[in-house]
Amino acid sequence: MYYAIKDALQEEVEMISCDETSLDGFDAALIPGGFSYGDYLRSGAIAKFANIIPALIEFANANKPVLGVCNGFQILTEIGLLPGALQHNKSMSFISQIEPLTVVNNETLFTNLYKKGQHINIPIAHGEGNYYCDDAQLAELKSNNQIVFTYDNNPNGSCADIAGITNQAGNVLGMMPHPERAVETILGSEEGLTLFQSILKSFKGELNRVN
Ligand SMILES: NC(=O)CC[C@H](N)C(=O)O
Repeated sequence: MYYAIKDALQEEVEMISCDETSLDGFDAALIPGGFSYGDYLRSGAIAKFANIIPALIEFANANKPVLGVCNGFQILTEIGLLPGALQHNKSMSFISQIEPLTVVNNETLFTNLYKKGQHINIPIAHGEGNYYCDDAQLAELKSNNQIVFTYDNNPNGSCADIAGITNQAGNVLGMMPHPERAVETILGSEEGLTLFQSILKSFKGELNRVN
């Protein structure tokens, strides 16, 4: 994630520890994938208690952009910034492959440079990527246009083929596929770079509006 922003997007980026307690001075928070606390109990269940979490919730509530990828998405559901939960893949095995996705909603600050309905190839690498929410929640996600990405071939059993959702306000995006691993053709796809460019475009648009 760090190198995707620094080298591919060529923007300023700083890595901060989960032991920090403030996000003051940052314009966006990007929570990367991985295995926080070894995925013990459940992915993200222990990360929920990290020192940085209250600051992250405050940051999101202040309408700042928050992106959670893979384990980042799992943490966002655990801390309640996004609805639903990520269960074990239906196959009960870890899946690592490039997946075709559909951009369902291109009117978010994360996706405004994609076309609606565009098919993009983005890698997945997870054991617990099977998105679940109940029917009432799913109806709410649909009616608020919170479903941003769906899988074309649903590799993990996610309900409604969901690969990524936003919160109601639209400033928090969680997604299991890894856009930061698709920022150069040598990686197999550069279609993830568009997501970071979209955040930048929205951010610069906001600045222009304020000035
Ligand atoms: N790439 C990742 O972030 C792995 C996610 C996660 N901890 C899982 O296997 O489900």
